[in-house]
Amino acid sequence: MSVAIEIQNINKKYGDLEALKDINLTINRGEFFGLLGPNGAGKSTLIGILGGLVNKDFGRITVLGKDIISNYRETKKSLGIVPQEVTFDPYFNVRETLEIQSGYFGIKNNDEKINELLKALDLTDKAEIGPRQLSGGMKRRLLIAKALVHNPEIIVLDEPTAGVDVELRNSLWDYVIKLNSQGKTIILTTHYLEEAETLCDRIAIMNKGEIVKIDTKENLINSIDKKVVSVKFADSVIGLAEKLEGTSCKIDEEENRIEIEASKNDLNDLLKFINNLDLHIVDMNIESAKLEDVFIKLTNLGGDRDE
Ligand SMILES: Nc1ncnc2c1ncn2[C@@H]1O[C@H](COP(=O)(O)OP(=O)(O)OP(=O)(O)O)[C@@H](O)[C@H]1O
Repeated sequence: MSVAIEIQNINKKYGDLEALKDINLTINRGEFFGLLGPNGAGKSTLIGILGGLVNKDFGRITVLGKDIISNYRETKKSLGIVPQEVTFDPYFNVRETLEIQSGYFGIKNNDEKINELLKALDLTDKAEIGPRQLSGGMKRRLLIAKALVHNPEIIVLDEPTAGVDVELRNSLWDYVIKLNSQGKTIILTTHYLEEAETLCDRIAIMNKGEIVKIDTKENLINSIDKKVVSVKFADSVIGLAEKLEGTSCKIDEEENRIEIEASKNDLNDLLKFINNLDLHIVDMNIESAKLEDVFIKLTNLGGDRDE
């Protein structure tokens, strides 16, 4: 598999604050890669360095084998970065904004791509209006279209769905999945962990300027030894609290439901125990760990780095 982005020993300080501490990361071509971390972890700083908007203190990044500093123009063409902050020139309408952006990359007559993007991002009927008249979610979608007009190989999405409603979020993901299936490399940062869990193949979790873990989504989730067994009974669960003492258990006396957290090895004993309660079971569900559990464990529940 060939390499899309190689990040080597990247360091960045803001005054005394070490925003990035020796970041090393390889992202392969065609991957759907998640870059996750709590607020202030350093994700946007890293993306800013990749896009040439933030100066690194030390280290090297290559895009498709080319150094981003010495081959600035070429590597810029391979990257489509959707930034977190929304800014537009208010004098140009949606279509003009995309035409001008195409022009920056020397692309004339880009109507086909622009129309495809407008359609995919549900902006076709907004093509002739100015950015000021767009809602927050529409502006964000325009920002995505703007990053993609030059048909880049590598697409970096920094919190693309913040403020975008559920329906459009889904259509946006359908489009990004399609691009990925066409071979485009996708790098995604998001605070919606379920999105990352659904979409990403491999994930790096950052915290306080460091990458604390990189692995496949499956390995990350399997690293957490947790099962949550929830059982609904026909009979009353009042009085069960005593029997369940010592377990990590929630009891809902109104719904006659219990929820017990257990490790994988204890599952067998737990199910026998539930059976021995001699209550009539109506429904049962066993859930595995989620990406959110991994995230919480590795980032100590996240939070701001300002301590
Ligand atoms: N221009 C700047 N000047 C000073 N400090 C900065 C600057 N930009 C970022 N920082 C600090 O660097 C750290 C990393 O910020 P960054 O925006 O990269 O985090 P992030 O992981 O993208 O966070 P979020 O999820 O909130 O977007 C934070 O502590 C932030 O306050």
